[in-house]
Amino acid sequence: MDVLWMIPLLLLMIIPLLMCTSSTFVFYFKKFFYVAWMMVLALIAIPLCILKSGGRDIENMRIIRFMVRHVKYLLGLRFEVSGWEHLQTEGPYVVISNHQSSLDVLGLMEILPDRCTTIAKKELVYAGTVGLICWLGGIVFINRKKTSDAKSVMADAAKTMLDDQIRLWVFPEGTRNQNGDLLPFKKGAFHLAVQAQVPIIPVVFSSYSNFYLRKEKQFKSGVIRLKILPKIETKGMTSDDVSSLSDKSFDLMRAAFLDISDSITRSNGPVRH
Ligand SMILES: CCCCCCCCCCCCCCCCC(=O)SCCNC(=O)CCNC(=O)[C@H](O)C(C)(C)COP(=O)(O)OP(=O)(O)OC[C@H]1O[C@@H](n2cnc3c(N)ncnc32)[C@H](O)[C@@H]1OP(=O)(O)O
Ligand SMILES: CCCCCCCC/C=C\CCCCCCCC(=O)OC[C@@H](O)COP(=O)(O)O
Repeated sequence: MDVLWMIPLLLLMIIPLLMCTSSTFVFYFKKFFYVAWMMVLALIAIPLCILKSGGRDIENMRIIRFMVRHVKYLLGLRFEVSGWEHLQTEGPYVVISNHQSSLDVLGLMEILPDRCTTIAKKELVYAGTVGLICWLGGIVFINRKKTSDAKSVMADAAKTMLDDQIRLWVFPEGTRNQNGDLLPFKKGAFHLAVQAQVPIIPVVFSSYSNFYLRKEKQFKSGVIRLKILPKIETKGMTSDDVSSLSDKSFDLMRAAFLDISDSITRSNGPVRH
């Protein structure tokens, strides 16, 4: 019995010691903590969402947003948001942003407009309590391996956006990417906006490479710049305009990404690769 009491005490002493001495330990500890804590938060949020809305409902995103807001402090991250005024747009729209890591959820929750949910890969629904909370928050799940299925889900989503006055957040790169640049955009987000005839609001997250380096196993404290760009109208556009709309959005976002990432790198010293 005495020995069992010692275990938490020992952990309480060893963890801070390792946190001070090993950056690799900090990396794994923060990653584990992030996933575990999100799982716990989701577990708490599930009954709250069910009590409030009775099931799957976009209004649950308010509860989820509120519950995730503090997580940045626990990981030593800070957000600097610019362009708030561009989100002051009435009615439905499509938000598009670059996608570096599951940490993007923190930035998303930092600026998530009301009545806005996201499009995500269907595998996420199996992620335990996080999967269930995503479902309760009205997240639209797509099968990336079956383009025809994904297209029809997104066509339904375009209709729902207008019927229910909702906004959708899409990651047009289609996967996570931390190569220091943007991946070429997939077309789904742009078809969605054109089909619904709603504006696109591009959002850019600065590079995480000044605090989060997967290969080097570093996860330091850091600043993430979030830049909300002016909306791009799609009224009157048809599917013929999708490629040029995608190219235009890509060029604008890439320029903003390099600009805000570069200014962070300059103020924090060079990026280590
Ligand atoms: C309280 C605690 C809480 C704790 C946790 C809280 C979590 C809270 C929630 C936060 C959730 C965050 C979730 C993040 C998850 C992010 C992801 O999962 S990213 C991955 C999934 N998302 C995407 O993939 C979206 C982007 N992808 C696309 O848009 C793709 O286009 C596609 C629809 C999947 C199709 O893929 P693919 O075939 O590879 O792509 P294309 O080359 O673009 O298209 C081929 C072809 O088809 C045409 N086309 C595409 N879409 C459409 C369409 N909707 N309608 C008509 N035609 C379409 C396209 O134009 C191409 O044809 P072309 O002739 O070559 O032009
Ligand atoms: C019992 C199952 C256990 C599963 C554990 C995983 C659960 C993750 C839990 C907490 C993390 C909180 C944030 C969750 C939302 C982030 C989702 C995300 O970023 O998905 C990746 C996807 O965009 C692209 O994936 P790919 O790189 O293309 O593939």
